[in-house]
Amino acid sequence: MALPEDAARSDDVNMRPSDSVEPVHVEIENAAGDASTTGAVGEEGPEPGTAIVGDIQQSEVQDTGEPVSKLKRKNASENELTGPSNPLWKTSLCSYFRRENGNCSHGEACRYAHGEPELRPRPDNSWDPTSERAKKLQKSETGDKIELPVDAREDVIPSLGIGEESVDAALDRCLVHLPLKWASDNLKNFLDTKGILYKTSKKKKGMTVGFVSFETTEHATKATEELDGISMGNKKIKVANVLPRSFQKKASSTNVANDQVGILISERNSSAEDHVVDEENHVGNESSMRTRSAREVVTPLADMPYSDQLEHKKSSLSQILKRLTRNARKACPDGHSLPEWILMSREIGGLPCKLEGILESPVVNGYRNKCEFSVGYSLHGKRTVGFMLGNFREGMTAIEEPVNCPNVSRIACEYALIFQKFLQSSSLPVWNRIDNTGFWRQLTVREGRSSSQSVENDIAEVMLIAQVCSLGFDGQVVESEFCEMTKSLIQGAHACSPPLPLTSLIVQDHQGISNAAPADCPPRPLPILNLEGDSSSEALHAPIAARIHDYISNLCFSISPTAFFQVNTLAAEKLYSLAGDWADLGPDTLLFDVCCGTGTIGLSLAHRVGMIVGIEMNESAVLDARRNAEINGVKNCKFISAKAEDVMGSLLKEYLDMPLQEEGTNPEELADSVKDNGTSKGREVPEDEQMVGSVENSDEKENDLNISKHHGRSRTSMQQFKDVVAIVDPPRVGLHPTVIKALRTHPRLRRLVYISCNPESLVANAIELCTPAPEKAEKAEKGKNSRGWRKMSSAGLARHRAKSMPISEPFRPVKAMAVDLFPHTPHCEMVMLLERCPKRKASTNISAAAEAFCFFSVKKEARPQFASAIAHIFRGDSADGARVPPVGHNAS
Ligand SMILES: C[S@@+](CC[C@H](N)C(=O)[O-])C[C@H]1O[C@@H](n2cnc3c(N)ncnc32)[C@H](O)[C@@H]1O
Repeated sequence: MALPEDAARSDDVNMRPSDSVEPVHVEIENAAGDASTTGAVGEEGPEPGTAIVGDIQQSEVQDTGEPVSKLKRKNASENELTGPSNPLWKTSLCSYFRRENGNCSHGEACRYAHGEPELRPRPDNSWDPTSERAKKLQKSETGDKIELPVDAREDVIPSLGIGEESVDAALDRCLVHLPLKWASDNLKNFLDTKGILYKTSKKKKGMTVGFVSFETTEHATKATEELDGISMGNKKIKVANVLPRSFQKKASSTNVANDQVGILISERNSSAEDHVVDEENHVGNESSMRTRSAREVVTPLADMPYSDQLEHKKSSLSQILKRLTRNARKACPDGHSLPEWILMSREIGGLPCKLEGILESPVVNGYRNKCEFSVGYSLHGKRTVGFMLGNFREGMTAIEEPVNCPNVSRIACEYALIFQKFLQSSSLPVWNRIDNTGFWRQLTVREGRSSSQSVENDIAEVMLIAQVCSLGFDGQVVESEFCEMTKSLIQGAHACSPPLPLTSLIVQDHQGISNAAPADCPPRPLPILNLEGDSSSEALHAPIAARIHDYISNLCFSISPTAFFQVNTLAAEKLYSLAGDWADLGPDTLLFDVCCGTGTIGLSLAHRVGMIVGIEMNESAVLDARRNAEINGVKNCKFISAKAEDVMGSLLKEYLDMPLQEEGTNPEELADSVKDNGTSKGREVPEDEQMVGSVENSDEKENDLNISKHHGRSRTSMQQFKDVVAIVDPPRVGLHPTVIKALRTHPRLRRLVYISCNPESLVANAIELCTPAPEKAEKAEKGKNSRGWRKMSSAGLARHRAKSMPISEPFRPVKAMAVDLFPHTPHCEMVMLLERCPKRKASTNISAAAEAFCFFSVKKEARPQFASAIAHIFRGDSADGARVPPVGHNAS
């Protein structure tokens, strides 16, 4: 779920409804971690953080070294200061109040709720997980009934016969607790081996629910008896009835289209009595499982004042950052003294470094320059373009229009509505996420500004990307639909006041099942009519360059359809400038821009460094980066098209380990001399792809070229690159372990600026970068316990990996700062400066010397222990981490 890059990508957003990272309530019942775990909510998805609640609380004590009671008092009084304006005010239950039978010394000033009645919902509309409300909600979510998406109707429709008079939900069953990895075939095989007589069966990978329909009630009843309670792994299969929802019943009786049907699943058996109960529960259940609006799902903080949103994010981030300290402390090898930054963390509340604050977004509303809208059905069965209302894995695929989402721009909103209107009359079906069938999948709206001086709503270019799946559809019908779509979009854009720009229209034929099309899924530009709305074929003109343009730090960036570009351009400018300042650049700096996208960071800092080496795996983004260098006259750069994990080590070696060059050697030649593993994968840019977009004649462009002329700096020699810095800006999952290892173990890389859209992965990567290496690296155990690893938190995995880090100086976190690129959502960018700890360098040398000494004088088995002991004596600390006077010290 991408990232915040994709925070307005409805599928992603909806895959993570609990995305909001709640601050950990620092109430600790006991050190064993069986506390009232109020508020420790991490991120779902690749790095679940929820599982380590107890761990968090336990470590909290270790981090600060303060007694729990003192810690609680301190935090409570901090909270008191903020009072009811604190967005988290009374959103967690007070464990003092609960445990001491209503006695909490903070009285009404306590930031925590004294009992359920006082409890407020959290900013993301969730409740304190220990509260009765949350438990009830959870029960209703996993309990009696599960509301299924409108799209799921297509799974059961063949059996329900909806649209005809023959709706008979009694002939349908849903099976719960099936293995996630099962597809329909596995379910069919299973039913066959059990000798079940059925009509149809459906199961989608990734869901635990499957559907079966039967010819007769006897078959259905018999199957229920046979299957209900069968063990499946450590769970038992439950067989549930499928009940029509109230509006569905109406739909079936009036013989309306299939589109207008949703279903409810009850885990009860279908006696007449139960049906009555189900109907009652249905009402209660629907109200307790209130469907969230698109605004609540996509922009859960929208109803909070912006200043409170910033406070909320800052406090969430500081809680996540503390995990770095805790985990690095845990991962610190036995007998190794704790690094200074961990010892110092006590003075800053357990943070690994100072969190310097949060920079606000210059634009708070309608800031997104890219929105990805899902196509599907609304709760009322209407074809809709917008955002999904819930979690696909929980079965929610209903879509709502984006009209109330404040992060979406006016233009994007208008286009979603225009496209929706077109779809309502299209003869081709919309995409069904349950069985992965249909034609229309998604609409992406990308916007470009006309100059660096443009204000946020001064949009000059709009690129529309309609994602479809043409598999199994007649080519002629498809082409004629594209033609109709083009006309509708152009006429719709023209009818708006003021008319909307439309500079490129693209279709992307994505036949895979994942939401995100692979980067190489070919975009096909369609001819565009002129905006006068003339739909005659003469008015069609050839597709213009399928790209948009935007400006960062006075540089023009040309962006191809699938290339990443930060969605909030003005805030991104702040982010890059902060990263550049912290990187402490100079003419002697060689800057590695890792995961460089279209070259934004490197190119905007090029005038401050000797040379830039950018690494990026999306080939069209690399082509963009090279083109952008050309447009802006930046010469001191090289962009490598490859996965960073494939080339980072060799690039560092080739740039930094090569013998110093003669003064006056051209860095570009040096760059060319680097055997670019990437170029074997990447390719040179063909002439036609190098064509610069329509900015050629603009005055701003002229200015930009003048401004950037000095980027073609005089040539410096490799010898001058005394300073080597990396700025990494990876996707949500963070850096690949191989990249971390390469950066960590290259001694000439002294400074690293980590930009992250996911603080969880930043913390995980920083654990590996900053934890002292063991005297002897453990060998990674391949394959062993891989099941256990899958369940590990990202921080746990990072601790594990840190054990096999070769001896190398660790980095130390120096400072961190958040930059809010995503107002109204829980997401935020974070910048952290990491530097080598000079002391550790000496210490590593001592360790190496001690090892060498032992090699000659001590038996093999005893060497590690001896080496460690000797190193400790020389370093002036004891094996248990306490400082001891160094050998030769006067006091000794
Ligand atoms: C968060 S974006 C940052 C892009 C760029 N720094 C910017 O700000 O515009 C992450 C980029 O990393 C790229 N990427 C993802 N995995 C990668 C990998 N393994 N190696 C190199 N680049 C990768 C993506 O294609 C994307 O362009």
